[in-house]
Amino acid sequence: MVKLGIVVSEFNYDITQMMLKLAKEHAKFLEAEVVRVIHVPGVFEIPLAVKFLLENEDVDAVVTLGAVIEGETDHDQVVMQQASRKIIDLSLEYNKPVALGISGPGMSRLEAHERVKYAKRAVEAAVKMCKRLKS
Ligand SMILES: Nc1c(NC[C@H](O)[C@H](O)[C@H](O)CO)[nH]c(=O)[nH]c1=O
Ligand SMILES: CC(=O)[C@@H](O)COP(=O)(O)O
Repeated sequence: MVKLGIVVSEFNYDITQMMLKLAKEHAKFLEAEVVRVIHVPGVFEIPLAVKFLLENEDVDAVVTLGAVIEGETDHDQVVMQQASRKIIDLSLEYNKPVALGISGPGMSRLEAHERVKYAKRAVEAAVKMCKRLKS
């Protein structure tokens, strides 16, 4: 059974909690086990929590969940680009899948609601990668 860790941003809580619910439901459907969920203040804090989970031998893969919504500046681009790059770096460093379930940047709140399904896609990717890399 694939054992998943989930890191979820609390920023835009109304959206990210729906993402977490969908992620847990899809993990159950795929017969994967969610062994740990870590809540972080925002997407920018996700990489450190991902590293913490990847160091856990009981975690086969990590799913990241969040929504980066545009503001008046390009700050959303900074948050997303830096976090997503470190997520990839950590996956390669620990040789474990880390799936991107973070929507945005450059996104409105309505568009964020329309992309809650990114959570399902991320769980699917994490489980597929675990099975294919093991085989
Ligand atoms: N604007 C969004 C943020 N910003 C907060 C940062 O992620 C971080 O928590 C803060 O800068 C403190 O270090 N986070 C999101 O998850 N989504 C956003 O739209
Ligand atoms: C992406 C964010 O952190 C967002 O809250 C930034 O808003 P702003 O660009 O108006 O400072």
